[in-house]
Amino acid sequence: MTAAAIATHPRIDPSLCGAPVTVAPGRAEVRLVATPVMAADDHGLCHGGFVFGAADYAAMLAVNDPNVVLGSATVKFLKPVRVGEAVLARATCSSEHGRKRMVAVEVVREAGGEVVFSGEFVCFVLDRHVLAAP
Ligand SMILES: CC(C)(COP(=O)(O)OP(=O)(O)OC[C@H]1O[C@@H](n2cnc3c(N)ncnc32)[C@H](O)[C@@H]1OP(=O)(O)O)[C@@H](O)C(=O)NCCC(=O)NCCSC(=O)Cc1ccccc1
Repeated sequence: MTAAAIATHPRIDPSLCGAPVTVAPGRAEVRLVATPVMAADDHGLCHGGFVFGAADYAAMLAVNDPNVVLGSATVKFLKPVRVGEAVLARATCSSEHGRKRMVAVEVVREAGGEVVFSGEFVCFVLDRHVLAAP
C-alpha cells in the first residue's frame, strides 16, 4: 500500500502508533484505530498521547530517514477522539534548514474528515543514530 520503502521506526507498534497508509517523498499518512487500551476514562475518550504518537509517526515517515529524531512540536488538540474511531494522520514536509525538517501534520477522522489535531513538528536528521556512541 505504501509507495516508498520505509527507512525509519522499524520496531514501532502499529497497534499503538498507527500503521502507514502512504509513504512518499516528503509526505506520509498513518491510520490509527483508537482501541480500548487507549481510553483515558470511562467515557471512552482516547488519550491525546496516542493521537500525538500517530502524528509524530507520520511526521517521521514524511522525513523517512533512519537517523531522524523529533526535536519539538507545537500542537493543537481540536476535537476529542473516541475509542472505536479511526483517524488518519497526514504529514507534509514544508521546509528544510540544515539538519532541521519542518513537518506540518493534520489528523482527521476517517469517517467524515473532521480535523481533530494539527501540529508543526521540528525534526532533525542526524549524521548518525541519536544513541550512537560519540
Ligand atoms: C538533535 C537535537 C534535537 C538537537 O541537537 P543539538 O546539538 O542540541 O542542537 P544544535 O545545538 O545543533 O542546534 C541546532 C538548531 O536547533 C535548535 N534546537 C536545538 N534543540 C532543539 C529542539 N529540541 N527542538 C527544536 N529546535 C532545537 C537550536 O536552537 C538551533 O537553532 P538555530 O539553527 O540556531 O536556529 C538533540 O537535542 C537531540 O538529540 N534530542 C533528543 C531527540 C530525541 O530523543 N527525540 C525523541 C526520540 S527520537 C524518535 O522518536 C524517532 C526515532 C525512531 C527510531 C530511531 C531513531 C529515532
